[in-house]
Amino acid sequence: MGRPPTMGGCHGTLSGRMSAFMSALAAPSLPASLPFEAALAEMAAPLLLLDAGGIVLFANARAAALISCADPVGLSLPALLAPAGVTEPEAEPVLDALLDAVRAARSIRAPLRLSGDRRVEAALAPLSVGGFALTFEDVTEHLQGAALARQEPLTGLCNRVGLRDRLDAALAGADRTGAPLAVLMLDLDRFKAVNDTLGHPVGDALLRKVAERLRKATRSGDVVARLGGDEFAILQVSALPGAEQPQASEALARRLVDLVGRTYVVDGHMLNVGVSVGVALAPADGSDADALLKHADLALYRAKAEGRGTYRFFEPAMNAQMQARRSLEIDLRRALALKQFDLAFQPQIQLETGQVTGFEALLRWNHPERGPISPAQFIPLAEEIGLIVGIGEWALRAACREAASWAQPASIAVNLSPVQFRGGKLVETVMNVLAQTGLDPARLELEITEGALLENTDSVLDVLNGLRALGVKISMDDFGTGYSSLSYLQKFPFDKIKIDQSFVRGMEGNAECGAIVRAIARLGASLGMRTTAEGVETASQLDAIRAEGCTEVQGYLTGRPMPAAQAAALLSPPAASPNDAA
Ligand SMILES: Nc1nc2c(ncn2[C@@H]2O[C@H](COP(=O)(O)O[C@H]3[C@@H](O)[C@H](n4cnc5c(=O)[nH]c(N)nc54)O[C@@H]3COP(=O)(O)O)[C@@H](O)[C@H]2O)c(=O)[nH]1
Repeated sequence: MGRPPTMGGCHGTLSGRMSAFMSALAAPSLPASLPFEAALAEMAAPLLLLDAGGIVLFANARAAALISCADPVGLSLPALLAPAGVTEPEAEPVLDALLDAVRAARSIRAPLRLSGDRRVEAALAPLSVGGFALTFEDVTEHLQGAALARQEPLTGLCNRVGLRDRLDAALAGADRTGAPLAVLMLDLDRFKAVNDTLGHPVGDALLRKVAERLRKATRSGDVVARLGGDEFAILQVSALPGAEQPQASEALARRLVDLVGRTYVVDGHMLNVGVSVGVALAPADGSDADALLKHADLALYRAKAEGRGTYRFFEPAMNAQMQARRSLEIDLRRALALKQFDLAFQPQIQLETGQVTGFEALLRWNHPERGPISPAQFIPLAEEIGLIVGIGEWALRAACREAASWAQPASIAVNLSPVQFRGGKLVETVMNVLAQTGLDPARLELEITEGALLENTDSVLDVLNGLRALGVKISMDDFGTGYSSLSYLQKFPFDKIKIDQSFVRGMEGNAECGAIVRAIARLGASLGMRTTAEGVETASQLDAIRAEGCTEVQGYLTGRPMPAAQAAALLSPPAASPNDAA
């Protein structure tokens, strides 16, 4: 330790070298009385002094304690560090680097793992008087903090920063070895519904179970990360030896969709969530982390858009498609303020009388440069970015205002997006619109699809009951296309069922479609609900749906969507001609 080396004995030579070393260290300008050696021995920082060959001449108490060596003086670097546990194969390159630095008389900083899993940074610096100073900085807590900063607390998986670090390191390694790697982005389907209906503790427990399944689906060496909410990512670095890409990633993606999609039991609830997966491969889809993460994200977006519960690989065309979508999104955000929306009105005809009983209001976007854009294109986008709430309110107000001006009290049907049910303000909005426009609530029909009831059935049913209490009517749109249309009829007494166009279109060549239309018409009759056949384009379709007992019809045959003035004219009594007066 820091005792003055004695003359003679096994350290006799060392002792002499030490005295010379200490005298040389003491600057000539300093008073000889300064307790220089004592200061080194007692200083808080671990310090060793080595001779030019790397043999320890002096070690203070802190250094000896840190490296668990009672008497380091006289030891070489490898012998010095052995008691501290620096013998692992992983430490070999570090020791070699330290010895190289001694031979070359240059400075070096090197990380070392000591026994007890303590991490230190060793700094070897040549001294002007010859020999070296070797100091250690204990960085254990700093590194533990850094590891925690890379961990996601709920699941214990890597977080985004951790994934990024591991991806950078894997890419650097792949550069050397040419080993393929893949980034898989994952997004849970229907997780929000679990959180909303059963609360966050159940949602959190479910996320932990998902994380466990992801760990099981991957191989050791792969990195599983939770990026936030219900977003996860996997860095696949350890495809089976000899496995080729994209087959190895495809196998993993398929395994993930299968495993994550199996039923979970949390707090006695049987829960089903699915997962969508986007895959980007290195180096084919990008050789840096940013490109790979972005491309996996684009592939994920495609997987979600194409039905969820599936996986997609990145394709270069996705970049251009995403740019087109962004540009449309920018325009859509401005469209309401720039008054680019309009409504078209499609007549609904009572089959028994042949009279127009009402109109369905259909949104139109007239873009000054792009021309008319189909609602089938922009409504899903507006739903995704939340704009549908404002646009839907605008459509509701414009439709009610228009209907209130008609010469006859025909009904007006307005489509509601599932997203409009989420904010908790729908009943209030409809009430305000009715009050502002003066429309009789009994003339307003709100059309909802099964999508609205899928998410959070109980709260949607509360909203529907609130709307019904205002006196408005509720129709079930696109009936027959979802999984549970029948069960919803039992849960809520709809006023009208609208039979999806696909069944009407199929009636002529397909006996099953005819049977479905007949069954729905009879179901409606026995439940006291009107039935509207949508998408009627030909006289023979009209005859067929009349024969099946539907009560109303809507389609190009009886009237295409038309401008407001034309719809109003259909309801106005014909202007009296001069001959009438005669
Ligand atoms: N949330 C809201 N959704 C809306 C609103 N306005 C429209 N939409 C939905 O957009 C989808 C596409 O609508 P659109 O292009 O207007 O198509 C409608 C009709 O034009 C079309 N139709 C009607 N008859 C026929 C026909 O004989 N043949 C044929 N090929 N198409 C026909 O069908 C659409 C009406 O569908 P539906 O609402 O199911 O009655 C569509 O899903 C709209 O719902 C809005 O304000 N908010």
